[in-house]
Amino acid sequence: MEPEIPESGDDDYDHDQSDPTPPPPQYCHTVAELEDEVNRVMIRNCKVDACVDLFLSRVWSCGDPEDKKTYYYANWNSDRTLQSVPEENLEYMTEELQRNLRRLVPGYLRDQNIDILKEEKVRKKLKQRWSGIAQGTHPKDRDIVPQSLVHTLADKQYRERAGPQLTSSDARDTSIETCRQLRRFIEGERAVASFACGGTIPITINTGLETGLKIPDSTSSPVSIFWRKGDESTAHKLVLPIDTYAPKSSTGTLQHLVTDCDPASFGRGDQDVIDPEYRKAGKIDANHFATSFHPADFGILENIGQVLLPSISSETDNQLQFRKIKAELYKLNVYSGPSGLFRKHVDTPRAPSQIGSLVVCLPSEFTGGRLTVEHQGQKVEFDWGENSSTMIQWAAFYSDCEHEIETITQGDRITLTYNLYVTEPVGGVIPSPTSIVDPKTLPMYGWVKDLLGQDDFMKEGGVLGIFCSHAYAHSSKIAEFQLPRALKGADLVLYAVFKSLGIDIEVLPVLEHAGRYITENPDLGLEGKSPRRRGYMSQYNYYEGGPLTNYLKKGYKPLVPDVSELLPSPSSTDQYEDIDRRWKTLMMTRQVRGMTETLRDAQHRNLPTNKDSFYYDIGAQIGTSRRAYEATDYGCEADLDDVVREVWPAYYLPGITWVTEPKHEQMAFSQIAYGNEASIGTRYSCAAILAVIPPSDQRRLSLEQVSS
Ligand SMILES: O=C(O)CCC(=O)C(=O)O
Ligand SMILES: [Fe+2]
Repeated sequence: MEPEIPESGDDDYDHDQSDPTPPPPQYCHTVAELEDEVNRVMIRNCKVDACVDLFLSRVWSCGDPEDKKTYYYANWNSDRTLQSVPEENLEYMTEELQRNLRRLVPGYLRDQNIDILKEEKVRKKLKQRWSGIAQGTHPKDRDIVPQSLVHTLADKQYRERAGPQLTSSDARDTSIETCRQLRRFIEGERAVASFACGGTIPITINTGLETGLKIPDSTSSPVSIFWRKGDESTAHKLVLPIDTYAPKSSTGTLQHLVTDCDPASFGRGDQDVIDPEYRKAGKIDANHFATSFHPADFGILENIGQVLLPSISSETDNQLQFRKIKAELYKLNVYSGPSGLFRKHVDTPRAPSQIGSLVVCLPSEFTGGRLTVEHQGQKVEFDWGENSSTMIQWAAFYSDCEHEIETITQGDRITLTYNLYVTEPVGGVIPSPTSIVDPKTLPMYGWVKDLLGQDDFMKEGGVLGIFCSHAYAHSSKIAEFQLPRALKGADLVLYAVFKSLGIDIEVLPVLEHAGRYITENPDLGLEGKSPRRRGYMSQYNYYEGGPLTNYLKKGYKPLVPDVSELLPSPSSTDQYEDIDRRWKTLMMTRQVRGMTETLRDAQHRNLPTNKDSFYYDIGAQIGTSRRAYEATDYGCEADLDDVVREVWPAYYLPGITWVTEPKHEQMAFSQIAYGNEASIGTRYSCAAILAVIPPSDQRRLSLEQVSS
């Protein structure tokens, strides 16, 4: 028999030592087994804890209010603490506990007839869970995190833990592409999210006395126009909308205005030309007319400023407070049926500080005449025909947007056009973001609506996380009031659009941990870290030899994972009573220490791992409210991680789909420690917009309601 000759491939391997791939180590368990075991233990523990928590919350509510204030009461002592519960209540509560445990964790209790409160493992649990219950009764502040957000993420995580991931890679690719596009809209050079906006102001006929005080208002009285033709010395007056009983407001007066107009020209090259094929309209120049309408009366200019200004200038300019938009009346135009129109064009800027145009359509009946505005492939339409006789309707857009007016088929479309400039700051009030601007007029509206209508986008529901693009005082005393009112640019647009589509949305602070806010995501190009601290932070703090490695490498059982739980205690017993929600929430907000690191380590050693394991997501710490910065000396020598629970109540929330990078961090809190060496440690936070996307079948219903 001939000796075997190694094949050339083996030969090559011997010589090529440049990238040696060591064989994976032989462990007692596979990584998949580790994940399964951790999931099994977590599910079981959380179910037990949810049952015990409900029992304890009932014990707490039976307690004497005076006792509860004392330190000793916060320390569990089975005999003493349970004495405060009336006997018949205790009997009912114990039965309930037993019933819940038997239902959720079959096999946990041994015998039917045993007094479960005497069982050692139950006693241990009661003691362990008591301090959390006692803490929850003095919550630091209002919890504004929508429960829908917590539930959506908890359900999502449960699905991922309970079964292998069902998401096909196709579905994942489309959602990555969607998130990339969303990121481009928000962060693109001159954000596509905010190139145009618009709104409506209904006309009310005031019969009572006018007050002198004009605060930004959302309705208008009829609008007067005064004009003169050529050198005439007297002015004519028209009141809109038409009311046939009022002489200044008749069809005849309207016709007079139309015939007094000159043909409107437009810029072609450096010439002003009149070409009815391209623009068929009448005009009156600003020095020949006056009107009772002024956009400043309605807060329109502030709103335009909030949407359009932020993305046209640098962040430093954006931090200038009270920067304002000034509107200069430019023309009155009339486009009349059956053939008035203005084809696609870009307006000629009148000064370097001009940033855009405002068109105000006065109440006068017409059909057709839709205005479309385009910018980087995105299109917004303003179709004013339908409400033309009862409303003032307006649109504002950047100077460099292409726009056109389709043919007016009937009636007269009478508009005032204004040039918009940025001016020096003077100060003023900021109306709330969605009161004047109509979200339907925002460029993102159609895109987001289509997205929510797609079945394969977040099919089972999820949460979109978008760090705010602009800086706000989110950790100051005014934060609670200021946000979302003071949102600007893309932030305002996203907030307004999602909200108007019936989506639960909130602006909340996200806490960093060693400079990291969220898991990095190379697919989206997200680093997830603070720009301030890039470079000197380590991602790994994993203890070789912990319960996870001992299970994986040495096969030690039972596996008792080391967990930390970041979940503010419920403010009412109801939330404890919904046990099935409660245990899933407990599970989500519990972090298994060292799990991410163990998986990364295994991956590094070429052991087979599930690349999509949700354990790679390090989650985010979301504050329960927008609270002011505070320095504390809680616990004197306490570690920063340990004081979070006390000074900065938060949720640990994995599974959020983050779309943008953390920005504009501010100090969240500081802990002054007086040890041998006095020190001060500070944790930072960034503001983020969190949108709860319901599962696609539920979305369809709410979208239908919005459209009708
Ligand atoms: O009336 C409009 O909707 C737009 C008018 C316009 O584009 C212009 O005057 O340049
Ligand atoms: Fe124009």
